[in-house]
Amino acid sequence: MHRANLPEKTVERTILYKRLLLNLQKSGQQMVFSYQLAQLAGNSAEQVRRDLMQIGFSGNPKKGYVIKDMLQAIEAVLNNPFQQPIILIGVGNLGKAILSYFTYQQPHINIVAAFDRDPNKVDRVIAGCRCYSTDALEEIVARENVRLAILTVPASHAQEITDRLVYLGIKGILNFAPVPLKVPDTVICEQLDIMLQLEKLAFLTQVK
Ligand SMILES: NC(=O)c1ccc[n+]([C@@H]2O[C@H](COP(=O)([O-])OP(=O)(O)OC[C@H]3O[C@@H](n4cnc5c(N)ncnc54)[C@H](O)[C@@H]3O)[C@@H](O)[C@H]2O)c1
Repeated sequence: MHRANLPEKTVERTILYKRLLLNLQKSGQQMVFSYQLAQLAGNSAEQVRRDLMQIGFSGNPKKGYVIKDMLQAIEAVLNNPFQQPIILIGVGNLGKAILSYFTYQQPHINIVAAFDRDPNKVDRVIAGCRCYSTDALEEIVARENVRLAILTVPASHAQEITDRLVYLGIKGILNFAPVPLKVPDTVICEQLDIMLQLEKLAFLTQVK
């Protein structure tokens, strides 16, 4: 199957398989059975085999799969975020925490620039990343060929910044602002909301 046609859930599970396989590899394991990977991923062996088929990986399910080969097949399909230049807009409490995490814990993630409109933050290195004025968005997005952005501005500014990002050719936005964003079909927006998840958990555990 062409990678553009992979269902979103398959992509999510494949990313999880990759993380699990890297852990197994680190612990010295070289082969894995679909049922083992399924146990770790919390799904079924049939699901694992179906996903592997969808990404075009065929091994021998009876003898087990060679982890190195499976990782190679997965990496050929996934678009590795480690090699992509990413920008972050809104260097407040959350923005700084995210920058610190990536700079110090995940240095292979390439956040090339941060942006803020506060003159006290502009032209400074914050949590290991240079912060620019939002006036420089156009220039830096074009220069670094940026396609991914993390949005940590207040909800009231999120759509206005998103419209600019879309206009500049950004293709994926990870939105932390608690507001649904309108983007064209050519752009993918993922929303992360701790409050929403907490409220959901509170409800679900109440009725358990
Ligand atoms: N998704 C989550 O789970 C989660 C958790 C915490 C906060 N949030 C959200 O993340 C966002 C940031 O929260 P925070 O606590 O860091 O806020 P904050 O006020 O500390 O930081 C916001 C930053 O954005 C900057 N900013 C404002 N308008 C801007 C614009 N037009 N262009 C560029 N920069 C601009 C401000 O100068 C400030 O530095 C808010 O929308 C908040 O609701 C989400």
